[in-house]
Amino acid sequence: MATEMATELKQELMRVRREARELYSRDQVEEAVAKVAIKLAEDYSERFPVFVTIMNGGLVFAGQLLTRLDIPLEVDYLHASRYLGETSGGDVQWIVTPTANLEGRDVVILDDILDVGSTLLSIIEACKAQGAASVKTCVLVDKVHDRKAQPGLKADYTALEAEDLYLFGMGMDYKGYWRNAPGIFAVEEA
Ligand SMILES: O=P(O)(O)OC[C@H]1O[C@H](OP(=O)(O)OP(=O)(O)O)[C@H](O)[C@@H]1O
Ligand SMILES: Nc1nc2[nH]cnc2c(=O)[nH]1
Repeated sequence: MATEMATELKQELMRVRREARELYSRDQVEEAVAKVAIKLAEDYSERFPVFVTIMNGGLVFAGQLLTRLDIPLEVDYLHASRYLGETSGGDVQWIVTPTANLEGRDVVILDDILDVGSTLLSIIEACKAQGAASVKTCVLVDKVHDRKAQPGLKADYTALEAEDLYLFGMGMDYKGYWRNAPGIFAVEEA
């Protein structure tokens, strides 16, 4: 039974990748990330910020963005998830908290996607509770729809916008896979 399910998942994963619609190529993503990096470098050049990446999704974005920022900054991460490998979300679960002391720090949160926004709101609140001097958010992609956790919710820095479809690639997963896909892809419904 277990083998049968694994085969089904393998087939699904291959089908999803094959049928997916590419919204942004890797080159287009890199170009957009470079633009955000210019703004961040201007805003944080003399603030010695700490950039906190939300794992797992923020990993690829952070890797692309951070080396474009030639300013003195610290890097940290936290692991929070509310989708846990599923394609619809629940409550935000904290798995790993940041190790840096955020008190008095200028914090920039990096994540792959702002969808409903519950994840970012919960993390902003936690960083403020730790005494951060400022907390700003930076996302690779903002999904455009009217189901935001707060009306008009936006990240402070957004590289790209996407339509209201389930996305994967550039750090975003499909059932735990395809974070490595080279671009931003939308799942086509079977
Ligand atoms: O705006 P929201 O609706 O809250 O969704 C956005 C969050 O969902 C994804 O994380 P997920 O919980 O899937 O964990 P992951 O980072 O391990 O993929 C993504 O990385 C964001 O953190
Ligand atoms: N991979 C992925 N994670 C998400 N978390 C919230 N929305 C999405 C999405 O469209 N794709």
